[in-house]
Amino acid sequence: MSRNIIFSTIQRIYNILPPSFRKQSLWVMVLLFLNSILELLGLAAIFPIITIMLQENAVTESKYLSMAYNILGFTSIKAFIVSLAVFVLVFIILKNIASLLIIRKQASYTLSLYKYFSSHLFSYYYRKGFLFFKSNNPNKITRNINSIPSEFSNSLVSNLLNFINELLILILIVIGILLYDPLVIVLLLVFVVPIFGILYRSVKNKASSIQNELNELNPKIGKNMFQSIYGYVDVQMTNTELYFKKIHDTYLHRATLLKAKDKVIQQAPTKVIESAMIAAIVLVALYGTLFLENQSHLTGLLTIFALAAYRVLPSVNRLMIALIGIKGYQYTLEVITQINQEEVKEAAVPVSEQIIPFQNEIKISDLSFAYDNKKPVLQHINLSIPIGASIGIIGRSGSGKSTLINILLGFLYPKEGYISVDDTVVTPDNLQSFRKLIGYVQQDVYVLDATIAENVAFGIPASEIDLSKVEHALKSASMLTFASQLPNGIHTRIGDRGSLLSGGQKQRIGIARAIYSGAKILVFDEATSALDTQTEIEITESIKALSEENITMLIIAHRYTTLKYCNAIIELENGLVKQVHSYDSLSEKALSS
Ligand SMILES: Nc1ncnc2c1ncn2[C@@H]1O[C@H](COP(=O)(O)OP(=O)(O)OP(=O)(O)O)[C@@H](O)[C@H]1O
Repeated sequence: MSRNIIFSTIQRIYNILPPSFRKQSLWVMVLLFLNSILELLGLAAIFPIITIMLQENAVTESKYLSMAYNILGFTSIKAFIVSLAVFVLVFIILKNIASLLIIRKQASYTLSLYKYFSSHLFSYYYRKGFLFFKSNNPNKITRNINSIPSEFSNSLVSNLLNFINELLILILIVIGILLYDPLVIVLLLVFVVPIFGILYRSVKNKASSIQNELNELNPKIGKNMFQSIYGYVDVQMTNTELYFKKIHDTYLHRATLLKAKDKVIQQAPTKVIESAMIAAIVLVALYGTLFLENQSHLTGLLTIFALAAYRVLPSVNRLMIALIGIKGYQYTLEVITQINQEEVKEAAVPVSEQIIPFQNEIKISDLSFAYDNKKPVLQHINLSIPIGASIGIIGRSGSGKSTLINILLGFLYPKEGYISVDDTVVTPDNLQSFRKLIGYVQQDVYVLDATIAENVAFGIPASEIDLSKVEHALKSASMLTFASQLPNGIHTRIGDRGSLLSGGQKQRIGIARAIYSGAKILVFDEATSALDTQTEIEITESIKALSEENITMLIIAHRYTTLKYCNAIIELENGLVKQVHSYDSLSEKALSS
């Protein structure tokens, strides 16, 4: 019953472990076993000491103690008892120190497994690409990156180690009892094995279905909370707080029910096995009382049985708990194994250090694209963007503007055609170098909960930020005056998701970020309506300043005025270039239609 799951789990874990961890696992097993032996010895060492202290003639009566007494050359029983007590005390202290060291080794082993897989998954998901992120629940992704590896190492692997360790201990105990009185083992086998089997069969599937459902439920709870917190304003304005709260409560209700069941399943083995042991003692005692004439042997047997049960019970119990854990956390293995297999296929995403020279133009050549539903979104686009030019892109909603930009940024790969910089065609191999040329300012700039300087120098440790470069970037983005007036200047924190900034200010942080990174091409997705007229003028002016700095601009425009300094304006319709306008030939009506 349990054999298959134990062997298959060991096999599957072994397959996904890197070689260094495989070796370590053996060491951890040996240490754990050593620890258990020490624990048993520690327990065993106390009894003779107590016996001797209570009964001095025990030294002379016991074969082993009198042997030790004579070999060690003691002449006084008291001195022998004191020395023995000191010896046991030192042994117990050393055993406990060793035990702590082993616990530390085991913890650092399982935690390093967690670290390894979590870090592995972080890179793996980053490689999954833009469309994957767009279409998958971020809570599930974060759970797969963090909680699954944590549960894998702290619950599955730990339980497996505990299981193997406990099994070895149990075998030792059983051998001990077997040597003492084989009949006790027969009694134990008759009562424990069937109970263990029935119990395991009845809870194993429940345990795993509970854990599987909790694993599905947790990202949903996260998603609903995330949506209602970040959508606070919309939730309030649409009066839908109760709707989100109800979903939250329904999920919580289910999760608490499952967790309560899980607790019962965790505790059930202790209670059932304990009851079985007592039932065994009572049944045998009753049998003796009712049917046997001479009960003295039976009383002795029952005492030993009770003592054996007392030793075996916790061990069997831990074995069962570990087994339930192994079954319950199988899903972590599913996730990690699947990811590991896929990763082998996808591992070869090369990072090129090649620097792409850009002196003449960016060219979009005969570019076509369709999403998975195959409906063409861009068809045979041809465009030349000379260095230093500012090009506007307009078109109705759904005409393909964002898709074109996402291809240009390398988030989507064209089905046909290509993008080139001077004579270099952009491919997945040189994408990293190409991106070094580009700065992207989104409609809703992603702002870190950090200072203005850290936001401008995005992803650079605070101590390594070039502050004069930050100031230059802020100046070019018409943001320096505002920033210098803040209490801590450019070192002022701007709140979670830039809550202390206006929409326009966030966009200018985005522009400054692109300038700081040394971008030669700025792709600017103009905010639709968040900006007031004054801010809009300022942004348009910073766009002008940037084009004067010879920065090539590509602007997805929703407003007429933003296009004022554009050299050409491309109008997209149904994925085709419908027309190329100049600013003067374009009326505000054409843009808004
Ligand atoms: N991930 C996707 N999967 C399938 N179809 C998509 C996906 N993203 C966009 N589309 C479709 O591609 C077409 C072009 O969308 P795109 O976002 O490029 O338009 P847009 O011009 O940027 O629109 P807007 O101005 O509203 O942002 C639309 O028909 C859209 O439904």
